Amino acid sequence: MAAVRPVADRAMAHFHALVFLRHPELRAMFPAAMDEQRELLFRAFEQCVRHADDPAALRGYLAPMGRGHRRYGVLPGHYASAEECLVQALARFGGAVWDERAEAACRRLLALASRLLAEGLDEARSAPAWWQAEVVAHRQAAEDTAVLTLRPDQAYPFRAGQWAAVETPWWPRVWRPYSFGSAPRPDGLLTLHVKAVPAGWVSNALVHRARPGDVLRLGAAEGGMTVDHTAGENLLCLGGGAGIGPVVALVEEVAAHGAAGRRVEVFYGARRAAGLYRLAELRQLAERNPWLTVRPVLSEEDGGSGGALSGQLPEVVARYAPWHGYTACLSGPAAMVRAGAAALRRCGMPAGSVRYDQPV
Ligand SMILES: NC(=O)C1=CN([C@@H]2O[C@H](COP(=O)(O)OP(=O)(O)OC[C@H]3O[C@@H](n4cnc5c(N)ncnc54)[C@H](O)[C@@H]3O)[C@@H](O)[C@H]2O)C=CC1
Repeated sequence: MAAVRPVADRAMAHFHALVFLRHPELRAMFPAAMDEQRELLFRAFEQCVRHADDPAALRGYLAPMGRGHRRYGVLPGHYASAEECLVQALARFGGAVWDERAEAACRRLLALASRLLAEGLDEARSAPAWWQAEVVAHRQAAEDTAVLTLRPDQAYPFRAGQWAAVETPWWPRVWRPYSFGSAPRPDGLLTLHVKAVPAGWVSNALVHRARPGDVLRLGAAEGGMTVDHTAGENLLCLGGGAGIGPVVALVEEVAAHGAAGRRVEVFYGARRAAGLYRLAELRQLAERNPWLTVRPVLSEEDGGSGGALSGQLPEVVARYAPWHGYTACLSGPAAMVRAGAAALRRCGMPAGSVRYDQPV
């Protein structure tokens, strides 16, 4: 891997060139701009190498990826074609370390990876490859943040805390993950809370361009940050910025299902007070549900009269430790989730009690 890393972009470009030369029909599955695809592919290959001796971890990584390939129209046979092209691209850019042994090990790993991807693809066979979802409402909720209400064209199964890949009509075949901002509703409508990130094609289109009547595509719901209603464990939720969406969804689901003696503690972080745009909603939920406590946390502004705590979300949550008997759900910027998970581990929380999804 170390030999290829410095030339990874060229190696992956060579791989795509080989695939499209031999199978021109596959080009239509990919977006116009391929730079991100090259990075994603190499990162996936690195993960496979890292887990080469751990088939369970490899499966845990590749099966969801295979399920996700369904929305691109991938067929099981495509993996074998890709395998051969990847070996050839690595051989060309592997330098002096590429020899017969390296090639044999690489072929073994890729054959296993193909099998696990194909298993994931097969698991998703009975679900639609994607859903069409019409935007029925679009509202500006905070600076650069919009709430989109969507009506899927057929029943869309999901749980609070999950997310889905979304494609807009303006950027074909560019899919981005968004968490659902509410628990499943009786009317079947879905809500996404989207923050436009700098240079984010899809997020900017969803916030600034989408209007009622536009039709998006949704992949199947994914992610394991869901409530286990049979376990009755207490929940500690950390929601940072736009990451508060799945936390509100989880609270709504507990309220609808019944708390059954569990406590739910929400720490809602934003840089400034104006960013806490779902605080009123959460406080109303807390007024109606005595098992829920909501604590706003500001990192770049004094909490002052609004009653917010000051500091970075992870360090504030650590101040309230111990968290014995709690399962933590973390959602927000990747750096916050990483720091939050590390802080909770330092507080003595077992790794298995700390849940988060950082969709790739
Ligand atoms: N399931 C998930 O994990 C979801 C993640 N997101 C992600 O959440 C992010 C939200 O972005 P913004 O609203 O702009 O958030 P932001 O950058 O304004 O930060 C929100 C909160 O996270 C804290 N934070 C940021 N960086 C931190 C760090 N390095 N260490 C500790 N705390 C940190 C901030 O202090 C603030 O409290 C997006 O990147 C989005 O992709 C959004 C929805 C769901």
